[in-house]
Amino acid sequence: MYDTIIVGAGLAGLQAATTLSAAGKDIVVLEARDRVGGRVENIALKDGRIVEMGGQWVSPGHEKMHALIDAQGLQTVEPGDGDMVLRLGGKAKKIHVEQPAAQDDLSPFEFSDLGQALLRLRRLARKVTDNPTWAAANDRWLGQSLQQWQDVNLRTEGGRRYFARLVEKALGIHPEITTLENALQRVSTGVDLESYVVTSGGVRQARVVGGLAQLTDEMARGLGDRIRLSTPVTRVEHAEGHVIVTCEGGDRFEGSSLVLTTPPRLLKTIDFEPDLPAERYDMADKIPAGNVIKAFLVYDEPWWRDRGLSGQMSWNEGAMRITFDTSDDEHHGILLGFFEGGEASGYGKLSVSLRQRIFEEAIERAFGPAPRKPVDYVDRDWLAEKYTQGCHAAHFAPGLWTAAGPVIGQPLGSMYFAGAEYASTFNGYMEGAVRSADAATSAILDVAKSSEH
Ligand SMILES: Cc1cc2nc3c(=O)[nH]c(=O)nc-3n(C[C@H](O)[C@H](O)[C@H](O)COP(=O)(O)OP(=O)(O)OC[C@H]3O[C@@H](n4cnc5c(N)ncnc54)[C@H](O)[C@@H]3O)c2cc1C
Repeated sequence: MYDTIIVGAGLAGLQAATTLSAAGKDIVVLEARDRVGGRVENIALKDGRIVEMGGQWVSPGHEKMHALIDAQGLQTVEPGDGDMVLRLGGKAKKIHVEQPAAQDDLSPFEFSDLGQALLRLRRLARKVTDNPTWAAANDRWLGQSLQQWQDVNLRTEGGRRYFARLVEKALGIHPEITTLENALQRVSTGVDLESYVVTSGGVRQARVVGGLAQLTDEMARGLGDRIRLSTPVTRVEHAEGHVIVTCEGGDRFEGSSLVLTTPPRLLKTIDFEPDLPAERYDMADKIPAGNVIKAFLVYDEPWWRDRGLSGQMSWNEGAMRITFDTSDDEHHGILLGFFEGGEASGYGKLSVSLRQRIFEEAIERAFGPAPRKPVDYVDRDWLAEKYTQGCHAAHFAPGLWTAAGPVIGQPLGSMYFAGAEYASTFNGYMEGAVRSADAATSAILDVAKSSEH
């Protein structure tokens, strides 16, 4: 009998397993896929170069992720300079993106202006989640663009400039393109804009050279044969201090406790005995997965850089609305783009070559004609992935996180829940996955310690 059985070898499962086994606990990790990492995945292009199909950007406030990356000695890179192309209502314009944007760029007055605005935004986010009736009564006002709110609420030019950069980095979208309501929802489900400011080094996001899956691979190596791949869990029988887990094919594992790290929407794919309380399924249903196809278009050079462009665009229409330059050197030009939202489910039904064509056309509209044809294209439709069923992460309807958060994350007897969607901070992000795993393991270790006394 194991001390703890962990279901899922994504970041949350690997972190939980590493902590518990370092504490001397006998554990096993059951993973449905034939690889570890879950929503963190490297794949090789035709020429052997690596691109990241899942989680990739680590932000300044993501302290636990930075610590894990540093502990493995992995190197990070930050986005380059250049103009970003913004398109609104059919009109394109260029915005100069300067990196880095350190807080010392701001005068004390501008800095306090920014601080006040962030405080106001956080208070509003709390109001919207705590008071859905107020939110419903003010839905028109909440529907204004974040830019409009920013222009009214920040008095200084520096404060506004910095606020726009923060939003771009933290939410991945320009304030002109998103609504105040959307921004408040993201803030209330864990995006911590303040931490981007307090961390010296400005608002830069980083990615790991060679891909973040090196981290999950390394964590898995440390766990060795405690991880069982291609072992989907189908049934969990649970009682106080005793769980029995059955997998496809009939293998059974017994343990004193269980950490379940599958995304909440996959709860219904497991047969629980006794069944989970109805509100858990209710909540999981009310938290639909996001819907994103992540795509990479590869050229033999980053030609947009010669035009002073950063490779980043933000569009408020069409299939491909956000792109970034993720080229590692001057010999290859790699553009990352997302097919997002309602459209993504439609594009998932198209052929890969048609999706490539749509990506190419969007790029040409934004950056002008490419000098040569792309040399490679890959994409991943996360909605079609049996053991994920959507991404980046779940979307909470206004008010739902306040109600759902405390419910869905609560342990049920000896069964603990961890993963990006269970995190109270950085919900939906890799940092949230790691933090929620730490919360689950410290609860398990506390119980173990108190039963020793
Ligand atoms: C396209 C995309 C881009 C993203 N970009 C970013 C980013 O830039 N920055 C960021 O911070 N986050 C990003 N994210 C989110 C981030 O990847 C996730 O929040 C994080 O990786 C989730 O980790 P997790 O361990 O909670 O869940 P998962 O990684 O989903 O792990 C759950 C594991 O459970 C396994 N599993 C499922 N069902 C079963 C079963 N029945 N039996 C056994 N195992 C099972 C799955 O195979 C999986 O390995 C992105 C996600 C996607 C998809």
